[in-house]
Amino acid sequence: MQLPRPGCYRRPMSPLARLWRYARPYRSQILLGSLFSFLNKAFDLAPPLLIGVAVDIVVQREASWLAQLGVTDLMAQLWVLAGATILIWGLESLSEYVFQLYWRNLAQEVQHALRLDTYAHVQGLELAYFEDRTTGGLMAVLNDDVNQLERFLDVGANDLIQVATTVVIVGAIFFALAPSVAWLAFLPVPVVIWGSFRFQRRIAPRYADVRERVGDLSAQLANNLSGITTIKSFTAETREAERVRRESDRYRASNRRAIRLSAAFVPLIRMAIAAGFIATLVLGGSLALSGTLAVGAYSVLVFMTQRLLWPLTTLGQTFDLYQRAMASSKRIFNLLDTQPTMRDGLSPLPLGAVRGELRLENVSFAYRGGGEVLRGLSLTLRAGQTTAIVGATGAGKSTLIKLLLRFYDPQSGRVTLDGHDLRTLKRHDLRRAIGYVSQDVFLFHGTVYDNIAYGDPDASREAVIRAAKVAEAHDFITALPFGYDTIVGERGQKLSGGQRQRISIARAVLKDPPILILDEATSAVDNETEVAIQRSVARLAEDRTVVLIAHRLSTVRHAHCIFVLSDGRLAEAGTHEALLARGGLYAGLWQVQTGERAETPISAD
Ligand SMILES: Nc1ncnc2c1ncn2[C@@H]1O[C@H](COP(=O)(O)OP(=O)(O)OP(=O)(O)O)[C@@H](O)[C@H]1O
Repeated sequence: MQLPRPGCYRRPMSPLARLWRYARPYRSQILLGSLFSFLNKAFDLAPPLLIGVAVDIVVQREASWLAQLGVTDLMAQLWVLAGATILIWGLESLSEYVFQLYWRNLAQEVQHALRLDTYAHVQGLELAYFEDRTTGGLMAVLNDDVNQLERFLDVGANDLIQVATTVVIVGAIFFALAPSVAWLAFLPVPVVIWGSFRFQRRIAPRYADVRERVGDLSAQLANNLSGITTIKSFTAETREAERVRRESDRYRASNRRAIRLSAAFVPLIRMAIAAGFIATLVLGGSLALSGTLAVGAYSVLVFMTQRLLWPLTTLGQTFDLYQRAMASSKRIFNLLDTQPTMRDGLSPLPLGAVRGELRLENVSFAYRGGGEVLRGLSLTLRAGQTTAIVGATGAGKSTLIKLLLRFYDPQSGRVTLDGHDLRTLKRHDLRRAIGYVSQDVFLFHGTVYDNIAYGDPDASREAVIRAAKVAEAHDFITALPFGYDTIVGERGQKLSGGQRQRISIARAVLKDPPILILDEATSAVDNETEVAIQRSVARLAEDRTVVLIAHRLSTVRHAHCIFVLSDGRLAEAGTHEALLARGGLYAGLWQVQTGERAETPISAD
């Protein structure tokens, strides 16, 4: 369910009001849930009346209330009472089952919609957003906070309806029986409600803090689990366990602060209720002693005071759940309110229309809070040609690629595809036109087949195998225990680095894009495989634009043009032969790599 983004709201809505927007489509379910909550409470309040009828039968016998309704036989009266009891208890159970179904399923619907909306929104945010946050922290919101709503949505509305039903029904019986002292029993009600609101205000920041601490703890855990190999290899288990302990301590302390207040609430409310109960007991008792109030009415009064007031203690628990849920909702809605800083372009670019010429025009770029990484860079990657980008580590090669994919926008200058500024193009169309094999290959948990088919989920099995053959991956895949159906493990950890790289190339090949970008695609393979991949890249390059980044210059020597970056600037450009002839940075690097010189001539500094 896609709701209007908060940018459209005139004034900020409370988290509860925004939550309600998610529940609104289920209005009929809410109405029926409310009806059955009400019925359940009404049936629950019947037993005192049944006891009254039983006493009436035993004491009044043939003159009882049931006898007046026509049931004169005493045993028959008891059987009628038994039947009514079974019916009422049966209906109470049935109504409980039904309201639980309605409320708990509603909770699931709301959570589901919110989870999907939040995920879709987060997924649409730009890369820079994720770099400033931790996966664990985001997981805490997307998973823990969304799930946290369940407890409140499951029981909150039902509790409120049932408390209100109790107050109304018992209050009515109360005023009918002994109007002169009924008001006494109601004395604690305003105190309880006032106390609940005050409690709400004080506990809110404590629960907000608890949720923040959950996020931190979750971030720490996720970080450690994904870095488990490093932890083990540095035998840092004790140190890491200590770090987790520190985060867990903070979480525990934050929870303690919340618990201290939250646990005090019901006992305090109980004292207010006790005051009302004692007032009824003493004042009602003195009225009974003076003969103003009948003894029977007095005992009913005392009994009913309990029935009226105790349910009010659940209000405290409901408010407690409410505050926890609101703390979580705020975090979820904060995430939903995060607006992407990069706007999508409006111009479509049909795949068939892409020629594939990429240009950087006087581009300067710095990451947020960092110095300039690219400085006034201008270069053209011609359509249908293979262009290589080389340079020392940190020179800005991968950054340049990220600008081509529009993961970031340059601070000045522009990047174009076939003459269109990337900022004007629909991002989906731009990225569909580019096959990208990144430096750090990411494979999804699943089979080899699924990972290759990720490039084109509609592809036939033959096409997937063809792509694997082009990427020189077919042979090693068929040698795996289950061939294409072998599970690669999380992030592809059951495969070697070179195998992962070849699968990611196959994935890009299957996508069959007009532009192919390979960022260090042969860095993790042996010489033989490198030659094989070069062969397949040469085959792929026949009818598309290819951009190669490589440290090993033997990989790029056949490129139509090689750009040499140094410290974010274009140092040299030309073919391999031209650059060698020039005797500059590239030639120096080539000499080092071919063993003609000992030290590296390109420096990032
Ligand atoms: N996401 C980021 N946030 C901040 N700084 C970054 C980020 N990514 C890269 N950098 C910095 O930008 C500079 C260029 O990095 P880039 O990855 O483009 O270099 P590279 O030429 O591809 O290096 P390598 O050959 O080692 O892959 C480096 O100084 C790096 O620290």
